[in-house]
Amino acid sequence: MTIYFYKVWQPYGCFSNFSPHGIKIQGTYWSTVEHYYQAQKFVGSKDAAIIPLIHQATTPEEAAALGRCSSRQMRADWHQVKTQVMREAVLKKFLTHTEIRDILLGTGEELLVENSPNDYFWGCGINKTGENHLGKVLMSVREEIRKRFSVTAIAEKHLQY
Ligand SMILES: Nc1c(N[C@@H]2O[C@H](COP(=O)(O)O)[C@@H](O)[C@H]2O)[nH]c(=O)[nH]c1=O
Repeated sequence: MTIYFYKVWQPYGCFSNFSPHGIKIQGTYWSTVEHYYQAQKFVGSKDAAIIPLIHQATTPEEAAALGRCSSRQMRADWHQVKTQVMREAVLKKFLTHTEIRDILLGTGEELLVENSPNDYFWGCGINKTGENHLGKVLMSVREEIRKRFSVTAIAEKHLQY
């Protein structure tokens, strides 16, 4: 059964990048994945001064609004790197917060889909034909965490003997 998620207050809301689960990346703490993701759009661009404002935004909605402002110039390579940026942040989120890690692992092999009505890249869009890259990132993170944990469990078992 496909698992759809979108808003934080809906089922599986912890899969949303707007969920209140902070991450620390390269020594900097970000209140949500969305704050981090939006800020990365401007790394090395002439509008990099927006980064601290995104960092300090009081809500992920505010961070997203700042990052989506079309009059600002994003880094030239954004479309090449954005999926990797997102994966790094989402992986960090689920490695940091055990309670939501268990929810992610508990989805087994189900298909995860960001049910965004207007985003055909990260989500599935209103007609469900979108590319669903956030769902794909989450499924890839689920797989990676499972692998990491099984390696740790095997190593711990060996240490017992
Ligand atoms: N969850 C969620 C959204 N979806 C998120 O928006 C981000 C994409 O932003 P951009 O690349 O600027 O279009 C990405 O993190 C995607 O998961 N958007 C919203 O306005 N509200 C929301 O509750």
